[in-house]
This record gives sequence, structure tokens and C-alpha cells, in this order.
Amino acid sequence: MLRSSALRHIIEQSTSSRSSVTSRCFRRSFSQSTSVQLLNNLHPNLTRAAASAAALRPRPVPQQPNHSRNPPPPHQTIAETVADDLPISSMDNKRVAVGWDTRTWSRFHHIWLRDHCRCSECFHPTTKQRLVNTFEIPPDLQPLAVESKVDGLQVTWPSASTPHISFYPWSWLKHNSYDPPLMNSDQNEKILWGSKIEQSPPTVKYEEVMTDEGPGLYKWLQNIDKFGFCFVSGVPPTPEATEKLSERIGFIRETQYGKFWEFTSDLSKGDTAYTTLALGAHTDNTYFTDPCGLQLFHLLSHTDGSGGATLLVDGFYVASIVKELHPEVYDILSRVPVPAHAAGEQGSLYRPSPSTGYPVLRHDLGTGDLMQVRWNNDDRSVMRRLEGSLVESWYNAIRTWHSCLTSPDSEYWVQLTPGTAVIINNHRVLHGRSAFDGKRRMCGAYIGMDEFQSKLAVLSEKFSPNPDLRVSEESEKTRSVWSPYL
Ligand SMILES: C[N+](C)(C)CCCC[C@H](N)C(=O)O
Ligand SMILES: O=C(O)CCC(=O)C(=O)O
Repeated sequence: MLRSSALRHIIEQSTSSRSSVTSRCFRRSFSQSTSVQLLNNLHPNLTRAAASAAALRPRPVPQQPNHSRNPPPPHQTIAETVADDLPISSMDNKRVAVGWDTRTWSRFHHIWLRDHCRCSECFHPTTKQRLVNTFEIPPDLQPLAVESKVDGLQVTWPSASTPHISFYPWSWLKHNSYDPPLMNSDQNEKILWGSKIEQSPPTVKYEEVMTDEGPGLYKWLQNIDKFGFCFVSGVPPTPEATEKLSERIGFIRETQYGKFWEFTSDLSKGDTAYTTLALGAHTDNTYFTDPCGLQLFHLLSHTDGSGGATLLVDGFYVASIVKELHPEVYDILSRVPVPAHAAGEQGSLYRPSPSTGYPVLRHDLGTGDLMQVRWNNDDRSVMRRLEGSLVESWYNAIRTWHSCLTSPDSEYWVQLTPGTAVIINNHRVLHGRSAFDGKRRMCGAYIGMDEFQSKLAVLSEKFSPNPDLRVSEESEKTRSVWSPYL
């Protein structure tokens, strides 16, 4: 074991002579390594010197990594990467540092790396479940060695028997870097829209969507994720075809209204949707703890009457305007819980848990991103938990919210016709309809948000334009343990 004084001497030597320092590798025992080892608190100049020296270092032949227990990530063959492109790795008594370039470093705690080992002993290769016992990992665990390999970081851990070797692909480390985060959030790009979306609303063709789980289905789900809704044209105007279309995404979510629903103005269910009344912009299921994620509508027929136009409003677009122009309103809508109920059926009485309900605007607690809009003023219950001091400002807030929702700039009115279905992200896009008369038959279904996100993730693994997200090749029978979604 080399003493730190000797190492420090080497570091001083290399700093002064700017000798080429192989900084890709860090070992406790100096004997096996020809490279200079980097100690804890690296001298900043050394890091740069090491990195620049490494960049100038002659190109050794790439080593064949030992993947006996960790299959290389499917999208990474053993590239002809020469050592210079390898990230620098070093460690102190708590963490491993990976230098992507001289200015970009990630730090991974030893306990974190050991806990996230993906070898077949630590992580079930088929079920993708953790096998390592997190709670037997010593809190002060330190590697015996840390080494930059051609396609990833190799860490050797002490263990009662033979040392345990973990391997982490560079792409996986970069995707999961937490100190600092290097990848933007899992959220895909969202395109906010107002009434002008009418000029080119997102649309896919039924044929595209229905062919094998291919690009067409992916395009549909991408549109829903990006815009919060998407039309499907060319749908046979039957409940059967519409049900099959819905099930392309995932299983239909059954509620008190049934599984796949067909409805008309006959009050067959205790809800104003089953009347000819106009319905203001709302999201469905505010009376559920977990409102459905998607809602699909397909107008089957409308005879002997008119009206019944469909209203769509991008709740994220409206929220962005409220946040900008009325921050105090945005704050109230994000804080004050709103109770709701569905009580029109004798046999059921739905209220969310807790029955005080949830605020109109829900945010990702980590990123602060707006994640959900919950708004249905018709289904709102008694505001029995509103602080007296907040009553007037709450009503002012929802008045402002309502006026922004119903602004001509926000509202997108479209007359649905048989053959064109529309699917809506019920956590983002509000919908409604104008009053109507005559005989109007509408059908559709609810799909859970988790089913939607799951199908989108599975298709992204195959078709995402982002190579970090596209992690399964046709040949892959099972999902890679390196999937960025785990
Ligand atoms: C969609 N379908 C016609 C089946 C039911 C409609 C229920 C609407 C309810 N007021 C809500 O906002 O959730
Ligand atoms: O009938 C319609 O067009 C929409 C009904 C509605 O808003 C709903 O079912 O939630």
C-alpha cells in the first residue's frame, strides 16, 4: 500500500513537471498500476494538468472490458474509443468523482454506487429488482479500486470473500448523475398552446396507430405527451373500433360509468354529461384520489339537432399565463385543496382521499414543474375547510382562473365528427362542450396515467430519437438492466 506522502510527492512531481499523468485509474495498491494515483483533495491544477495530460497521452490499445457478469448496454458495442476519450475517475473516502471533461465532474457516493450495482448477484437480470441487501452495505464502505474502462467505470469493492466487481456504463452514470444532475428531467418537451392550435392540431391516422406496435403508435403517444391531446382520423365510427383504438395504449380504466362507455342525453347515469347541457372547461374525476390520465372521445352520431361542439383548453398554457400575470392567484390555486364528489348514482358516492381534496395545480415536489390541473367547478363540494381569511381571495383566485380559462385566446372549439376521435391528457387539458339538441351519441374510455406513461416508455425504448432513451434493439428479448427508466 503506497503511503500518502509518497503519493503526494508523485503528485507534486507531476504537477511541476506536467508529466503525462494517467489519471484514468485509481488503485489502493500501487503495485498493479503504472498510473499515478490521485489522492483525495486533488490539487485543482493537477486535475487540469491530469486531464490535459491525459488528453495528450499516447493512445493505448483499448482494453477488452470484463463483462462476464454485466452485459454491455445493448446500444454500446465495444467502440473503438481510445483512452483519451475516457472520463477521468478518482475517489476520496466518501465518493468517486468522474471527470467528463476538465470542467464537468460528477460525484457518486460509494454507498450509492454499491447500492446501484447492476450485476446479476445485486440486481435480478429479468425482473429488474434489487437483490443486494442495501442495509448490509457498510455506511463507510470504500472501493479497493476505481478504474476507467473503455465503456464504463469499474469499481472493486472489499468483501468477506473475493472482491466484488461492479461496472457502470458511462452513459448510465451520466444519465443518473445527481451531483450535479446532468440530464434534464424525465419530462419530455411540452408545447403549450392556445386557440391558434386550431390551425394545425396534432393528428395521426388510425391506420398508423393500429399497425403493430410501431412508429405510428409512438407518434400518437408522443403527440399526447407533447400537446396534451391528439386527434385520430379515419376511425371507423363504431364503438368496437373505438374501444380497440383505446386499448392500443393500455387497458381501459373501469369506473362507475362502466368500462368502455357510450353515452347520450338520457340521464342513464347521474351526471350532466348525460344531458344536453353545456359543460364548462373541466378535467374529469376530480372526485377520485387518482383522476384518470387519458380520456378518449369519439362522436358516433348527431342527428336532428345541432350544437355539442367540443371545447379544449391547455391548462398548462393558462397556468403559465396566471403564473406570469397573477402570481398570488397561482399560489392560492397551488395551495388550497378543493373537495369534489360524484354523487349522482344511488349506488356510489365518490370523494377523493383525503376528502378535503387537492389543489387545482399540482407540482413535482423535486423540480417544481406543474404536473397536473384538477378543475371541475360543477363537481366541487362545499368549501368547508377554507380558512375564513382566505375566502375572498380564494374566490378572486378562481374568478381569475376562470376568466383565463374562458379567454378567446385559450379556448379551442372544434366540432367533432364521426370518424375522428380525440384523446386528451386529463391531467393537463380541460375539455367541455356547448349545449346541443337532437340525438347525440358519444363513446370513449378512460385510461390510467400510469398505463399511458408505461406504453410511452416502452415505445421510447424502441423509437426514441434520443439514444440515451432508446435502449432496446429488436434483438433484445429482455429489457436492459441499464434502461434509463429504472
Ligand atoms: C365520460 N363519461 C361520460 C363516462 C362520464 C363523465 C363524467 C363527468 C364527471 N362530471 C367528471 O367530471 O368526471
Ligand atoms: O359530451 C361531450 O362532448 C363531453 C362530455 C364530458 O365533458 C365528459 O364526459 O366529461
